[in-house]
Amino acid sequence: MKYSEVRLICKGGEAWHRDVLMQDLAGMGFETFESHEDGFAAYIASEQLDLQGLESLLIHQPLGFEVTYTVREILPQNWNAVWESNFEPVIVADQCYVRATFHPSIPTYPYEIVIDPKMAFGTGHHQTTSLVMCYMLEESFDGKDVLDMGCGTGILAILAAKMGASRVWAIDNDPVCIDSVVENKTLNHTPHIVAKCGTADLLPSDRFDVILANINRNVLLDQLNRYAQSLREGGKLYISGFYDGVDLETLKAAGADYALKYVSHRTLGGWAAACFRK
Ligand SMILES: C[S@@+](CC[C@H](N)C(=O)[O-])C[C@H]1O[C@@H](n2cnc3c(N)ncnc32)[C@H](O)[C@@H]1O
Repeated sequence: MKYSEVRLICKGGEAWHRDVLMQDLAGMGFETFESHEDGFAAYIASEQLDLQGLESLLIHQPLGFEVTYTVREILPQNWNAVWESNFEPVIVADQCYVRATFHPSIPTYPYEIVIDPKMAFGTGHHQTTSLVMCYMLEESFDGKDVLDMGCGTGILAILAAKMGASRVWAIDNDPVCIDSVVENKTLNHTPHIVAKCGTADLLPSDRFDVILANINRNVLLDQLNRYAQSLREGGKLYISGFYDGVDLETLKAAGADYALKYVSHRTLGGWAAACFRK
């Protein structure tokens, strides 16, 4: 999948003006943001980029807050080069060590995950991945049926499998991610992960004990009812990929519409993850 980078230069305004703008951009499908001194960069799948919508959003910024932007398409191979030169191992909650194939193993951590992300998302570096992993590390997965929706590299599915889940499905609508999961499940000796390319339409009629979905606010809002149908009574749903504040409140309200009881949330760097129980 091709991605576009929109580089926004912000002049004037308060810090929270940028936060609100990021939230609005997330609502338009932007998935990742990178802060810079003079503004920020926002990343979106090129096919979702709506330049007219972006123009109209930027024109309607508060008085005194000026935003200009440039757009460039990121060539898929650049992700690889950037990752290979920058990827440092990550330790999540002092329990899970995530490394690349070229890093040495550290067997003292209870869980070690080896990731070769290629062009897929999910190295443990992003706040949303790490928030869900922190939740998972407090959960028992022994013998459970688990779904990882929007699996990217499969990092969450692999952690569930390593923590004892007996049936693990990993679904992503990007075929590049599915190739990555297939490679990563071999690297991690978790062959029972079933990787499927598609959306919530692929969900089977039998249900899961735990559903993990780190995607984005709009997709989550769209798919929450499908997750509710696919969860067993008492099962847990962990979601992330959205912001603390309005996004979280919107998702809590939407969950209640489908009998998903809000349990808790946690935040990191403005991002949020939430847990619901059916
Ligand atoms: C933020 S990444 C999360 C990757 C990984 N699960 C993690 O936690 O790091 C979101 C993933 O969801 C996938 N995705 C986006 N929309 C989707 C949809 N409608 N159905 C399934 N997957 C989707 C994207 O391709 C991307 O790989």
